[in-house]
Amino acid sequence: MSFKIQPAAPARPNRCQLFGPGSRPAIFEKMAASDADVINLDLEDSVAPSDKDSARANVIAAISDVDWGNKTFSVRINGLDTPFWYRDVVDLLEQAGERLDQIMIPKVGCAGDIYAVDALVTAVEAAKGRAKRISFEVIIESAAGIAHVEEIAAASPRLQAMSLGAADFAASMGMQTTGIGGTQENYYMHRDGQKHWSDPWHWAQAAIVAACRTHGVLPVDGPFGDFSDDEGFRAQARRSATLGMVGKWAIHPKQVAIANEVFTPSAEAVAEAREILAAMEAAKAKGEGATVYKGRLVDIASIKQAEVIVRQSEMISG
Ligand SMILES: CC(=O)SCCNC(=O)CCNC(=O)[C@H](O)C(C)(C)COP(=O)(O)OP(=O)(O)OC[C@H]1O[C@@H](n2cnc3c(N)ncnc32)[C@H](O)[C@@H]1OP(=O)(O)O
Ligand SMILES: O=CC(=O)O
Ligand SMILES: [Mg+2]
Repeated sequence: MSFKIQPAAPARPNRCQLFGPGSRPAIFEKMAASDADVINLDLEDSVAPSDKDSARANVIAAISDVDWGNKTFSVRINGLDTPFWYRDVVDLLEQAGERLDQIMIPKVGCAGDIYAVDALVTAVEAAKGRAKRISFEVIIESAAGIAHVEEIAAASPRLQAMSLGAADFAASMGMQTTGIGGTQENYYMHRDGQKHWSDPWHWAQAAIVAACRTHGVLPVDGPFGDFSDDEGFRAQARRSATLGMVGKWAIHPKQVAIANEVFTPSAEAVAEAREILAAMEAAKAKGEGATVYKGRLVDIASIKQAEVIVRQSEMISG
């Protein structure tokens, strides 16, 4: 380990972030009644430009009018390249009640983007005497975003989570696909007459996880557009969980249960982790740093791996 200790990410469940357009208030109560850990009401790409003002008003009203329970409540503002974002921030912080937890900043390309929003948020919070400090989450969904991912992860103490946005990311990178996440037909290896599909999102996810873990931020997998494909969603979520991500977006309510299942360590995984910890306690009592568990090596690093799973499980079960 470096002399610099890796900071812990916020200890709150973030297995599923359920999105809904701010222009569709009819679904807000359904979102609140869902099992998602995080709610994201959207002012950005699911809202037509002609509806931006009314969507903002809907969202501000819903923050107080709807019972969001103990969910983390976040609003996705418009990008810094639009004329809408400053009004989103100012109106939300001047008019929305204290129930607002977080602002999601889309399409960040550098640390300066977060600095700009931070400066505005800090000024409005002070002017209005807001008691609760708003936290941030960002979406990495551009070539610039992934190129500057580490400086973005380090940009503000307000930053709690970072998602990969597969749709805009693909567009910005010039990827030849209209698919949002998951397997891409033309991304395969070929051997002995067989196609073996590979994962075009893997490298960006790994870069996000590394940046997030370095700076104590929650790494999250973004949308999976084909909500008819449950197994495709599950496979994408399992890959993300294996890489170290803590959760995934749902763009349809049927995706919530799958995300919750995948990002909750199974009873078997937790039991095995506890057995490894017990095996290492027994080894330590004998003065050994390494031992054998079910025919495989476990050592002091295995304690840390097992603790990740136990901590996740304990945090989720509260
Ligand atoms: C690339 C990105 O930026 S992704 C993030 C931005 N995108 C979004 O926020 C889109 C979120 N999702 C949606 O808007 C919708 O789910 C759509 C447009 C994809 C599909 O909507 P529908 O055609 O209404 O879906 P469907 O008919 O299958 O809905 C089934 C039920 O779930 C409800 N529902 C649909 N979407 C949601 C949602 N996001 N949250 C809660 N409930 C929802 C419907 O109202 C319907 O309820 P009912 O059974 O009581 O009538
Ligand atoms: O905002 C999300 C995306 O995939 O783009
Ligand atoms: Mg996007």
